[in-house]
Amino acid sequence: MQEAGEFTMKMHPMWQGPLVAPGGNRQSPIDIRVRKSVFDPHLMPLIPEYDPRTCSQVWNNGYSFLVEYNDTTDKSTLKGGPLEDVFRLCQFHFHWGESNAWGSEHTVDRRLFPAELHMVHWNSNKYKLFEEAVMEENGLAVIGVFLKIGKRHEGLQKLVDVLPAVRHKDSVVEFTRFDPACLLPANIDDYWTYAGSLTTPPLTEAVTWIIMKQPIEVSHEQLAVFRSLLFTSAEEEVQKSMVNNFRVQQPLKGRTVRSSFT
Ligand SMILES: COc1cccc(CN2CCc3cc(OS(N)(=O)=O)c(OC)cc3C2)c1
Ligand SMILES: [Zn+2]
Repeated sequence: MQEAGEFTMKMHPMWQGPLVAPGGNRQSPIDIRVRKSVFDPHLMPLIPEYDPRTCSQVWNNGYSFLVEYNDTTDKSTLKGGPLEDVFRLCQFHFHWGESNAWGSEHTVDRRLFPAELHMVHWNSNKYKLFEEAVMEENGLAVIGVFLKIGKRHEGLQKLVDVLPAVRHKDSVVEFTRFDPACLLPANIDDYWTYAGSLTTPPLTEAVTWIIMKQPIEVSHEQLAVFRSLLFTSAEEEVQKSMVNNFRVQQPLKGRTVRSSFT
């Protein structure tokens, strides 16, 4: 397994941007040093409650593919864990590499995974819209789940099957009745949590990160379909494979990573 920093690779321009947002003291992603994380006995179990009927579409936004949820009501929410409010699911997406040796944004004691799932939620107790919450320090909660190569993930296959329909940037396809809970690992009680930021523009320091200790397994073939997507729109002359769509690790700057387990 490669370690972060041991390789160089061509990166999509947007990830060659500011390594640290100007003045950023809580940027993401980070390396999670297990032995430096602090067990917090007050961390509660996470309570994800998702209604598959709020799933609406899959969209290639030129950085990743986003599975979007109707977030006009509290039908699909996350609460508990380190959270004091109710957070509404708005989308999930992934980050991955050109090879199985790297691709995740977070690492665990420098261990890289081939890909990472992010489930993005916003604080609907305090804000009316995602656009508002994305600018506030308690505005967002993102669940991170590491992907490792193994057996085929039957729940993920329904999503993999529609990806060819969103091969190009700005393409959209209707996608309904998908329960994102099927992408969570069996054990969601063991996680790390820390205060961080979005890892793509607007890079705002609005995120309570909740990183699952247990990865999920997907097949090599399923990840290969992720890599068949393109950063570029159908009109562009030069087509660029959508790979290595992850941000480089950011300085911890004295932050504490808490764990829900010993
Ligand atoms: C709906 O209101 C919006 C306001 C600003 C930006 C956006 C779009 N953005 C939201 C945050 C986000 C966050 C993303 O990644 S991440 N790793 O969660 O920071 C992301 O990865 C492809 C895409 C997006 C899409 C929506
Ligand atoms: Zn992400």
